[in-house]
Amino acid sequence: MAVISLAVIAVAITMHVVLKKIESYQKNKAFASASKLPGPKGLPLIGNVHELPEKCSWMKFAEWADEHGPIYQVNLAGENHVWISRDKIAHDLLSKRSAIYSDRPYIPALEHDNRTSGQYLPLMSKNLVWSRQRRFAKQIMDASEKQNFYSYPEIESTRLLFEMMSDPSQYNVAMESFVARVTCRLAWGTPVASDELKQRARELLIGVSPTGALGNKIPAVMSLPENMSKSKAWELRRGRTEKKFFEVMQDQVRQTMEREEGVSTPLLPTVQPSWTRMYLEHAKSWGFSSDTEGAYAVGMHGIAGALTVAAPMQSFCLAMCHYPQYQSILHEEIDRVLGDRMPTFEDMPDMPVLRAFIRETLRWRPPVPTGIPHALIQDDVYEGYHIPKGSVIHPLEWSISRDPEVFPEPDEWNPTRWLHSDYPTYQEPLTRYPTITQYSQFGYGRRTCQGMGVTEADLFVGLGSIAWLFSMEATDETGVKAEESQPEPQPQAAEVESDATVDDTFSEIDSIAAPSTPMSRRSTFSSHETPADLISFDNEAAGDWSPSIEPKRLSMHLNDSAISLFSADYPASESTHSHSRQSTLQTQLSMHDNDSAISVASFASDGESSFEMSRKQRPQRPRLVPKDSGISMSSFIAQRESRPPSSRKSTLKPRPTSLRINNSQSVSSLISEMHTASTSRQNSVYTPGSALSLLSEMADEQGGIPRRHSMHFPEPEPESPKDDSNIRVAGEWPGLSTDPEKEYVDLFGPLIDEPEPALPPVDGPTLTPNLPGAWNFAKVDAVKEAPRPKKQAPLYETDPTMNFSTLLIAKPMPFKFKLSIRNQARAEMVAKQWIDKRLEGEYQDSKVYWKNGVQGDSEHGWGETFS
Ligand code: HEM
Repeated sequence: MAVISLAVIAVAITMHVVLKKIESYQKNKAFASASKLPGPKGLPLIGNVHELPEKCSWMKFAEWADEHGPIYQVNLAGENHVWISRDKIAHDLLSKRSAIYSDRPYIPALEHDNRTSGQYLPLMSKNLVWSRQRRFAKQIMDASEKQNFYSYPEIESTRLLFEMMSDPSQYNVAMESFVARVTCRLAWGTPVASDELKQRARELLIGVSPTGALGNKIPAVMSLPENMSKSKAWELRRGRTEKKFFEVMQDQVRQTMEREEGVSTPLLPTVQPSWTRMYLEHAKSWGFSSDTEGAYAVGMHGIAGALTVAAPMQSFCLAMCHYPQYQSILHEEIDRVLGDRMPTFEDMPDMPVLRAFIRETLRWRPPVPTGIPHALIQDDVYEGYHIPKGSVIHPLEWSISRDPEVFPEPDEWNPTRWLHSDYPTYQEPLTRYPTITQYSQFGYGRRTCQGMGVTEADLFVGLGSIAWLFSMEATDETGVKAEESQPEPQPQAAEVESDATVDDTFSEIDSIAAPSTPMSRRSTFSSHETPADLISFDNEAAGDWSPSIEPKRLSMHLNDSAISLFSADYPASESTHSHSRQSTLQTQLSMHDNDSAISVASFASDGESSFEMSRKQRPQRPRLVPKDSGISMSSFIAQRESRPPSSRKSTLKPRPTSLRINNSQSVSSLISEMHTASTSRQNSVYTPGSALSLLSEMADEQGGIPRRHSMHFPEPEPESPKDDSNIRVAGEWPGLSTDPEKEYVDLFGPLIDEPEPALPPVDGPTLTPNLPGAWNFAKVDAVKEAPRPKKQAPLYETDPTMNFSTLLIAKPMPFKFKLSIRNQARAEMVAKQWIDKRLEGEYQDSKVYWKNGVQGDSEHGWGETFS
């Protein structure tokens, strides 16, 4: 009996081996008979690396796609890279064959092997660590999306608008801060780490970009000792700083949770909802090797979210300036649906036009134009072409989103392609479509982006808010080509109380959107000029604030680290102007903690009022004694007046002091007192400047209260045995166990084998709606044989909308344009909300996390970056 069993087993094994051999023989035969993918001829060893431009490299890959077909290969420094420029092919390979196409290529400039180290989910190979982190990511994303991302985008959108009003020239910084603050809140429940997060994102982006760190161009520099290789030293410090930052952030959430134990008191901050809190509440159940892995799993999502989403926000500004004819339909929708309130995530179904603007912006200027590469783990044959094992596979988003059969006139920014039924991309119901989810820019198969929901929320609320308050317009300095720059004047902006209907919007779309009649960019234009049409600013202004200037906005910005803020509301019964009207002057004073920084910004509600307010015009206000501020303005002024003038000198000297404001009640009292007190002095005209001096002196008088948070990391403590106990293999961090897969499956069930995104029903939503049939490979030949257009200068040299950063995430370089406030009441509402929230402590400044400021020391701190 035993002999028979042995014989059966032996036969089974033999059969298995034979079948495997036959399979591999057939495969080899298939590979042998398969054609080589087409592609450009290159030099020995380096291949075609030398042909890649530093700027807009994706356009070179797109150019090769035009020459060699929708899938081609190119040798880049000895590595085989396959570029795919059609959605259908990317789907066939990266989604349908995801079992073999879901790895990631090795990135030489990083300290640890990105494929196995467990640090960066988007860069890991398809292994156990990736699987458990992806599972975690899905849960935190789903849970936060169900709660509309805790309204963090809405909270931060007020600050975004306020910052854009305060300093339009820094619009890009405001947008990046908005995205970083929302992501920071999501990751750790607080916005205070947003500057650090931005820097972490910038540095990692350099580390992973082929055009970034030197180690990615010359990997040998990473093998040299630290003291002989600047690049290696940079990377090691980056890695240490990142780890420390993630751990500290996690620790802060943990400590707050422990302190609070579920009880929120006025003295202790509530533990805000965050991904870290979710992690810590169920720390054991995620199956991570240590809390450090948890810190990275959250931190990586912070980084992934911090810079990506800001790029399309900036591209949106480009589109508004270069295609002004469409702005009116967006403003119409916004005014009709929202009126006097800012958008929320819940408005999405009602605002297809805003969604179309966002969707079209992502298509027109994809933030990751080269796509994120996958790696192929075994030889494959596709449509008769051999794709060698180890190839790096790029879904070239720049070309995929320019397929002329799906996107007629692909280089034109045209949001109506999503709103007008004549276009192949039109899809109903408009309460859901257009949407940015399930779209090629977010990748394919098992590696699709985890952050589509957050991106949608950020862009919808962020850009919706911007369009609610502002209109944008090219100026001479925007770089618009001559023939584009003369917009025809249009009727005034729709009033907020507009009784236009959805049908009106769509008839407007109909009138401008027929695809057969491509529009002239000049055919319509909406300027939306209001009396206070422009927040003009003057960076050159220096010295004392002059009350007689007639500004709508005046600022002296020498740096942007405002640390305290006061507000004042003055209902003026009369005005120096002939048309007297009720006006509100809101004044913001910002004191900075070094002497080169004074920022004074003011807003006049009617846009025409002068800031000059004579004594007689100033309202007599009752003097209020601030209760909680601990500061009595009147007694301070009395004391001050009694001192010799020499000792009264205002001291705006470098010092880490300022006033702390405990609640808004005491602030308005303080401001009111300050106003009354300063007006009671002879020859005094109230100016923010004099108030600033007074406040500065008061701060000195009280010894000052350190305001700018500076946090130093304690010396690293030896890691507790508890932390280390789960790390399974030394060397790789966090590491795999000896039989990781089995161990993991035993503990947590099978590895994620995510179902492919369901294939669309025939008449239902499709990934690329109305895609005309499958890709016909005969077309490859046709493409190859078609006469080549004459070589022209590359678009990025001639087109002003192509001035992009060179890293993996392409964002437009800052440019000049005119930002106009569409509605003054809205601007005032924003300013007021910002002040209220700031005083409530909602809008905290960013913290500095390192000794000696951001530059840190040899261990930690900000490294050198470029964009
Ligand atoms: C405009 C915004 C964004 C774009 C264009 C974008 C694009 C991408 C792309 C192309 C991939 C690779 C997909 C593939 O390999 O097939 C990816 C992966 C990923 N994204 Fe995003 N992303 C964006 C925002 C975000 C945000 C806000 C988050 C998180 C908060 C995020 C988290 C991730 C993660 C975790 C992965 C890795 C998935 C994996 O490898 O398994 N992304 N993203």
